[in-house]
Amino acid sequence: MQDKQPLLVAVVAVSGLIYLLFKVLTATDVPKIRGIPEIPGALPVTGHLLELGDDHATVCEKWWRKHKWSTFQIRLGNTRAVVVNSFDDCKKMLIGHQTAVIDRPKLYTFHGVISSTQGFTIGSSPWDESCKNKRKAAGQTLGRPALRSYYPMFDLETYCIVRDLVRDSKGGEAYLNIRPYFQRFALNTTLTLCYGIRMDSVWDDMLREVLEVGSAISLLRSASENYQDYIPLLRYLPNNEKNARSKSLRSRRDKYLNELLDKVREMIANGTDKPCISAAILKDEETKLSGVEVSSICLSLVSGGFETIPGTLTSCIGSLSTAAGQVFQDRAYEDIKRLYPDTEEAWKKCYEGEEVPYVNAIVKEALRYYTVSAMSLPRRAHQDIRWGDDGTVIPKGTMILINAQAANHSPEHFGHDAATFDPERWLSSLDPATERATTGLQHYSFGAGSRACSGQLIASRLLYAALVRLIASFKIVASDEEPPNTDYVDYNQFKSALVAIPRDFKVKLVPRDGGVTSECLGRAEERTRGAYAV
Ligand code: HEM
Repeated sequence: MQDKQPLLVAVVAVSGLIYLLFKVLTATDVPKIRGIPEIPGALPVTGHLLELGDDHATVCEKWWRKHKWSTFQIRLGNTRAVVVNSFDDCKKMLIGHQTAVIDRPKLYTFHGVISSTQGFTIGSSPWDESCKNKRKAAGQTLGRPALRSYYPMFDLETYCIVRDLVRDSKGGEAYLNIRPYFQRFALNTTLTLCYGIRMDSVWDDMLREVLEVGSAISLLRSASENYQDYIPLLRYLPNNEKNARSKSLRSRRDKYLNELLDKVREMIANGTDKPCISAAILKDEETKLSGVEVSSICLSLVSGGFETIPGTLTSCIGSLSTAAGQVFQDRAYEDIKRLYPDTEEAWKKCYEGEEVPYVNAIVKEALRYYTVSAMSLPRRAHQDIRWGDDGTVIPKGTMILINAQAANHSPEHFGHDAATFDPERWLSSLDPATERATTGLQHYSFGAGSRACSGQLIASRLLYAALVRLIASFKIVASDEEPPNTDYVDYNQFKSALVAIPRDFKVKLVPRDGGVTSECLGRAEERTRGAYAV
């Protein structure tokens, strides 16, 4: 018996060590939450990261269906996250608990390395006094009263899309990739708001640099691309390639942001500056914002729109260009003609208000169906969240992930055809020219509640104005050789990125009435000539 004692001690010690090691390797920032089911199969160290793969939204949607839990918890390495999937649970979380979910998490790569020079964008700022000020300033720039002052810009940028498509589509003979035209559209809009500067060529060097660096930086915010955010050990690996890449992108971004600000300074000195956020600040017009806060606001607006708008508009055109989409185009065209006496009037009115019900329906459906930010932007519990009547509490500090893609395709909310692109779901079934009365939340593509998208008004107006002019000018037809992918998951070529990038496809743009379009272009050219610095 005595001989066995050292063996017993050794067994107990080893078991203790194994248990301790297991505890260390499965430890999370927030302990397991009682009352919220956890998806089985989490591994030590990585948790669910490997199983989540590149496409977190689709995997979480499958878990929801498989386990029949709309809200569940997972482990991203050392970080515990609560994932919310159904339309109703997302509403409960984002609206019902909006004060509690006002915060955003800090991530090692994005916050620690990338954002160290220009500050955090609004969408990545934790909730504090500075974030409050930045959100307020952005709200003023992007709010309804401000929209009117942007009419000349909406006119100019939508004019440029049609002008260049008329030139490049060769009377409807050539097949084109339309995304670059929409990228310039979105980027010029926000560059004008921030710096009073725009670029006329779709292939302008600086424009392409801003887009390339912006897209690469957006990849550095995604969980599937940045294991080091959740597995701290990886940060200390020699020759950390992620950090080196982040630093190089940071300096490329600093370079163009400084160049843009220098241009504004030069324009102020010459008296040629346009009203914009940075000129107002540089001239110190009643601002309480610091230099870093101004950079951060400009960065937020530029990065908020440059991929979301082209992603939505491009994939929307993809759906409209298919055989089924021809019907939607024709009905939208009829509705435009019903509302306005002629095409010229439609061109002039499209940036002043969203009046054509059928086009509004297309905008809403494009936003819903192609949820370009599938997992929205992560939130963090700012205070304890009482979830349910059984005493379940999601503790302060927990990461909250909103599966907007799953919520936007919930058959429980949108019906059995939730996975079909159908703008008419937003119209009254009795009178197709009338929008169905929808109160409150329509979809989650702009998020919801206390940290909802600050740019949603301007984004909807931009999508609407561009669609009115495109549909009034062309019949858009998909290429047989390079057709669009219209699957709501698979249309996206980079599933790990924060914002979807649609797969390339081509369309031809058959003029509806070349003479009328060229008259509309001529008038728009006169109205907008010299409006902004190029
Ligand atoms: C189709 C276009 C757009 C889509 C789909 C979109 C989507 C989103 C989403 C999902 C969020 C996170 C919301 C949440 O957490 O509940 C967000 C935040 C934000 N968006 Fe947009 N966005 C679009 C256009 C824009 C534009 C054009 C701007 C600016 C000019 C903009 C500026 C912002 C800002 C500043 C935030 C951060 C809000 C905060 O954290 O307080 N967005 N957007």
